[in-house]
Amino acid sequence: MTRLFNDPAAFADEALEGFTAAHRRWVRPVTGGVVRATATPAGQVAVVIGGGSGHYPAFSGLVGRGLAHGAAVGNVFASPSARQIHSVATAAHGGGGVLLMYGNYAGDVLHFGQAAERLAADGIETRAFAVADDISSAGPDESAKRRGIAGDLPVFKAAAAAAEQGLPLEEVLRVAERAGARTRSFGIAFSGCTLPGADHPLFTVPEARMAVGLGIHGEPGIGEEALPTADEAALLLVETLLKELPDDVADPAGRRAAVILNGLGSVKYEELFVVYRKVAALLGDAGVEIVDPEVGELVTSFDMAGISLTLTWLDDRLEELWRAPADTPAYRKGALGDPEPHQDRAAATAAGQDTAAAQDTAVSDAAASGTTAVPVASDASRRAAGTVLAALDAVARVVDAHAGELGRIDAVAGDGDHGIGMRRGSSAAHRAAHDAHRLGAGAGTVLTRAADDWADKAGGTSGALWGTILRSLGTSLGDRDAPDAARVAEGVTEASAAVRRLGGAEVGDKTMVDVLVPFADALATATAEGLPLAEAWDRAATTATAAAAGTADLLPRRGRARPHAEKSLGTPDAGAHSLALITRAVHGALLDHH
Ligand SMILES: Nc1ncnc2c1ncn2[C@@H]1O[C@H](COP(=O)(O)OP(=O)(O)O)[C@@H](O)[C@H]1O
Ligand SMILES: O=C(COP(=O)(O)O)[C@@H](O)CO
Repeated sequence: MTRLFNDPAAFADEALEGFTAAHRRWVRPVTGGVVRATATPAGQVAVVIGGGSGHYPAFSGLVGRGLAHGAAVGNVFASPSARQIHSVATAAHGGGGVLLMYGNYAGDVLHFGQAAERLAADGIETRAFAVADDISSAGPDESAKRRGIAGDLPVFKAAAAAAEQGLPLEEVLRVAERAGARTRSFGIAFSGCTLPGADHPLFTVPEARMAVGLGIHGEPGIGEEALPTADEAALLLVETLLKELPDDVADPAGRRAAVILNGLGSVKYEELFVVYRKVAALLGDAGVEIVDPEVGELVTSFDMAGISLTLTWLDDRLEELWRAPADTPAYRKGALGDPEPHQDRAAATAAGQDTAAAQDTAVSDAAASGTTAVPVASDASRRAAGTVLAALDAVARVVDAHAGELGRIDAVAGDGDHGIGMRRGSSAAHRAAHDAHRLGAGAGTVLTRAADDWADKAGGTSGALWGTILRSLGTSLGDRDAPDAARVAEGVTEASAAVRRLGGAEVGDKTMVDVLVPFADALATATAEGLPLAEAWDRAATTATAAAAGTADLLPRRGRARPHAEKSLGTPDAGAHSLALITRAVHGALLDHH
């Protein structure tokens, strides 16, 4: 149970505020997250990590010398937005390029990917690497689909230590790849976490049972077994990982490994030590030499009761990097020597960065308060912008009314945050649209401003996808002509194509694409028949509602729900359902505006 919070929607921001207040020796706040209190040494690759809140010390607690140069901090269980990541990476950049590192989750992959493109467009050489260590989330033949759990730490650390040694970006990336390929994790859970403001956990495990194969977002396990003793738990974790050796480790005997026994949030350190005692013995029996083990909370999931074991199979180079010193709020090791090797330059750069951060904040504040000038628009487009605003108001209202239901659907096989994310995104989009409309924006600009704020404030998979939908529509409608029904249908078709390009999902994968594609097709057909927009939209919204219901019969092939495919049978996809609700609500707004 998360007991101490104010407004649940402000939890992640308030936690970050307190964290930075408590750790000024290591970090300073910038828009979107934190960077080291000391400047990145000139020419050094900046390792910028990030992910959702609720996993402390991942990710902000791992910022400091010897580890990350910055962390982008998203909302509870939602990836940070591309704008946040871009801002943190810009502040952390020391002239040597940026390596973005994160867990392999759909939302993170989308937002970090977009941030990488924006950084590259700014002339900052950028690479991205997703950690995928959780062997329970996909089989060895699909290892690229695995999600990142406590293996984040050794992989981040290897890359960051290589950066600290002054290696160039491509080589730091290669180190990350090698550490990633040699890191495996597996976990068990006894109860799910309860998000701030929620009154029940994301999943429960029956008394005297345990879930096998945990996730760090309250995803239920992939199997269930009788509650083990500590020694039996250790045996299960060790045996499972020893069956999953990397390709170039034929036999564990004589090998050296970094070992992490991670607590997910509410398992006592003493319990962890009891388990670790047996883990160490079993690895010893198998001939594995343990190097600098860590026993404690390194990647958590609020108050989840669970543990995971991570092994990184070391070679000489990886061992040197694993043993290298680090000094961060939550992870310290060895001695770093002179704490401020570039004190004067660092101070000057930090001051410059503070100014940049202040300007950055001012720009986003200006955008947020609606004072940024809008491009010139025709009268017809400005009138259409009124309809767009009414539609976005209807979207925010319907999402707000159904947020609880969307969260419950998402919790069946996902992380339960779909309602929260959609609410944050749609309300921010409506505010941005309102401000742009007040300044006389055309329909296209109202939509693109709404798109940016949806993606920025929601983060997560749906934030990136809804940002893309609104941006595509905005680009299609533009600020010049009055958008007729055919133009709107074209915009929706373009949005559907853009979502498939970005997320890679196709019809049948059990995602919002299962609704977006038939909706776009039905709208195109109805407008081609000459129906006016509201009537055409009505027909397409009916198609969308049926398509969303139909996703209940599908097995997920993408995203968070995929490892829990069977559990999700009989429940529609959360993103498909929210899209159908939205299309119906927009129809109401179209009717009112005609
Ligand atoms: N690759 C993808 N392409 C299109 N839609 C996707 C994809 N992956 C997930 N989704 C949609 O996103 C929804 C989840 O959104 P959200 O709650 O933001 O996810 P998360 O918490 O996993 O980031 C899913 O229900 C699904 O409809
Ligand atoms: O908390 C996380 C959420 O990922 P999404 O895909 O946005 O749900 C993740 O950032 C942890 O690494």
